[in-house]
Amino acid sequence: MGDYSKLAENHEPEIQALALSPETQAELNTGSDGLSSEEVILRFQRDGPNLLPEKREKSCLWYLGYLWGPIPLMIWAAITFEILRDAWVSFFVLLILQFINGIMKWYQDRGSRTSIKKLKTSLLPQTYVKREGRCEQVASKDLVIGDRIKIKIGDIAPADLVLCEGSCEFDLSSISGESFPVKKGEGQVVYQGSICKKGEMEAIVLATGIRTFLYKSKQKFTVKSEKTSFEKANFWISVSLLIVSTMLVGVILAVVLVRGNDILESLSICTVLLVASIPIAMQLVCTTVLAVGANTMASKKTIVARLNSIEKLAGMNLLCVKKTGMLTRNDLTAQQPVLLRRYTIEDIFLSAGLASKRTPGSQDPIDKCITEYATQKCRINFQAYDELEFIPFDSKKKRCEVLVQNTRTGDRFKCTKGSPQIILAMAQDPEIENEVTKQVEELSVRGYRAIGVARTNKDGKWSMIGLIPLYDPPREDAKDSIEKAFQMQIGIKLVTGDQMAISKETAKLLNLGDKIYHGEIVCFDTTEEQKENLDSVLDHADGFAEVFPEHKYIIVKLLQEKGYKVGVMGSNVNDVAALKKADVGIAVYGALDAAKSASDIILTYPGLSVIMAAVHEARKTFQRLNNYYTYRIACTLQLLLFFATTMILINPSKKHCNQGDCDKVPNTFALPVISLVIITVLNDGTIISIAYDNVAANTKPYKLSLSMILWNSLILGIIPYVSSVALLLMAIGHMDTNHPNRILKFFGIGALNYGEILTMMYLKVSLSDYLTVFAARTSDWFWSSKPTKLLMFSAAVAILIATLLSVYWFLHYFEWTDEKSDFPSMKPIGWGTAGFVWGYNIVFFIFQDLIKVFIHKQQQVRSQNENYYLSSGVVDENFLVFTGSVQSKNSIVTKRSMIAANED
Ligand SMILES: Nc1ncnc2c1ncn2[C@@H]1O[C@H](COP(=O)(O)OP(=O)(O)OP(=O)(O)O)[C@@H](O)[C@H]1O
Repeated sequence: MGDYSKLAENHEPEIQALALSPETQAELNTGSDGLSSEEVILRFQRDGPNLLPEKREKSCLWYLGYLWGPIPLMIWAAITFEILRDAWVSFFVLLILQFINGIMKWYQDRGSRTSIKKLKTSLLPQTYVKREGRCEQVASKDLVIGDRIKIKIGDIAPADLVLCEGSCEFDLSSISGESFPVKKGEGQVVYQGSICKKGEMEAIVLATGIRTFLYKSKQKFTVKSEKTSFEKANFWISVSLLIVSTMLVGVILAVVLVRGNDILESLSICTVLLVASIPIAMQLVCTTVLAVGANTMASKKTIVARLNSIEKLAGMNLLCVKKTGMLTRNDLTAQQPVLLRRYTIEDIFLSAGLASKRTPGSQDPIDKCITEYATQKCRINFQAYDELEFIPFDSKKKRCEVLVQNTRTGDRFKCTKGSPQIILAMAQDPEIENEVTKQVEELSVRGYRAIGVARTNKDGKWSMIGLIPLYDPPREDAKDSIEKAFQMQIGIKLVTGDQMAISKETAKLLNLGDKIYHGEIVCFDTTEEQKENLDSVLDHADGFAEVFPEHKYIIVKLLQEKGYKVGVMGSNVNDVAALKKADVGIAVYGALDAAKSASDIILTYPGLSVIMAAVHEARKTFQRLNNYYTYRIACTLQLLLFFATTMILINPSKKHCNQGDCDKVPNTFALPVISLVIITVLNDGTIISIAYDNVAANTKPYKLSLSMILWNSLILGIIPYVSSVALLLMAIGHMDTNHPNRILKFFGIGALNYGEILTMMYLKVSLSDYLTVFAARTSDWFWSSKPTKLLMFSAAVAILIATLLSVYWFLHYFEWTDEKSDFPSMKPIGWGTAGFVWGYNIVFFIFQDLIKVFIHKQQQVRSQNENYYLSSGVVDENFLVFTGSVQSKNSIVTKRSMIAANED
């Protein structure tokens, strides 16, 4: 294939510079009908799909990777300690823990990889290709060298291309860094990834997949990669817990060793304690939670371009909505036109039809309804005109234009159709200004948007023919969705390129408010006073109409400066800047590839309800993450604090004992390694099921508060910790049959030997660990939201196994090394004591939930004053007039529309 190093050197992408082999050159000589099916198959078989290869791991090695890393290494260390001290039961359980952990990580990782792959697949672009004379849409990955494709405004070059006849402007910023669009024409090369900013033409595929310049020069598309607050939180939580755990465990180890305990056993228990406390799987669990959320959103017609976009969506508190397709159906019907001077209905539909795309598939809804009306109702024959040059619709000009020649008379003239204020400005005819302005207003009151139509006369001067009213009914879901957005504390501002009058009518109709301003108001910010006014307009406005792409960008920027988290909807190449600038760029249904690639969220269905459903799901996803953080930190806290307190401060040998294994009562209270390992194994299942849990979405935009998470975790962790220490103290006192603990005696618990105390504490710690998940998953009472079956099941399994183990503790039958150990082994406690531990746990669980609800209510009262959507300020009418943003009563023409009208 081509020698790209030459291209990179001289930066002059001429095809000659490629030094193509004669065979490749021959393959590029595709005729006007495109390749034949046989050729396509042959070339595809030879070159493979037009994709950049992905790194593939060997599955066996891949799994082994899960048994490696900081935590697996710690487990391997603990396993080694257990071998050295002949503790074979703990050894086997640790080994099982290692493999279960590995399998779970693999399973989670596979799940999130599959979801990400699915997302990527759903984002694969499509291209119009000509094969055997037929134009068809194919996945860009199926393109082969020599394919004749169509490239138009908003498309991203799907492969390296040689351009055919005509010219287009391309944005090469992702390839060469050039910031201004570059005009390219016949015979020139355009690399994969370049964005077509203007025009439409055919091109031949020059290189695909690994043969493209993009791949060879090892460049990648630039992706927004700033860290989200959750990624930062992940990092800080992990690091903080790591530091706290390591320090506490270090202190514990030192104290235990100073007291003369067995080194290996102490090392082993401290290592396992560290394994249980550090949330190394945090990143993985978060990815799984996000991937599950992304999958659910995809099933609800919203594709998330990057997983971290979910966080942005959950935190969005202001949404700039488009009118067409979001608030209205974009299902247009043309109506009886308004004619100026002596023009006829045929004149207006002939010019409008000529200035429209007429090939089915390439038309937008405006072109479609106008050509249908022209051919079906006015019987216009477009064959009588040759199209010499067509300039497609462009939001910067807000119109399209055509140069045609009458095949019979040879007369040449231009036709244009577009926004009425632009067409009126082009006509430069003061006599019709009042009339057109009045008609546009009247049509909008009746619910019609107007399209202006003009043609050139013999002198080449533009003459406005009239207005075509288009009926675009509001979407059924629009009103409810707006209402829902307000309930979800998301401010809605209409930001539309459409005409002011109809935008106002639509906004009013949908209860969006009637304070709609011209987009150009935002370009006016010189003096402090004017800035203040502008500030007020921004808060107070229900929308902006007649906006041009640059206005969209400035509106987003100014709103962000005021502290809003702004979502912006876009569909075409001119929206790219605003989409990239927004906190959440949303490509609407049918958006062009350029807009999609600049967005965080891609809608695959029209209407506002889709995005509202996506926000709802995004907030649920973040509630899950919040719950996970809270639960995970609470678990670490209760375990660490319990072990630190009991191992450092409690000396059971000082208590009087006359029951059972008194000679073995140690000077340090520590749960055996095996019990800690079992707690950790069983906890894994509960943790993973949080990713799939049922949660209630927040009624407010999500705002990550680490302090709130830590505070909640502290409450949830401290109560089980205190209750565990209290139970331990009661149990140790109960070793003395002469002076048993009064509370335990009251509940009919007989004197306990030390092995039974260990088991009792194992059950206590396990149960409060597993029960805490039910308190952590809601901010209201634990019964206020039903957990998923998966969560119930995993928690039930963990609880049941812990209970059965405690009642029967059959593992001690295998503990043949019991005699060697300094620490006595656990003993079965029977149903009576287990029942008491259960009751004790339930009482404290309810207490834990009560305190949690109380604290949440306090937090709610405090945050009630936080207003996410401000609506204040008074706008000075003089300011509006002064800035030229209030048009004169007699004309819809504004300063910006004059500029657009005179643009080439
Ligand atoms: N194919 C077309 N031919 C002529 N005029 C068009 C065409 N498409 C759109 N327009 C005009 O441009 C205006 C919309 O401009 P633009 O597409 O830039 O706005 P937008 O922000 O995408 O608008 P919306 O909020 O309605 O989606 C329409 O009101 C219409 O007057």
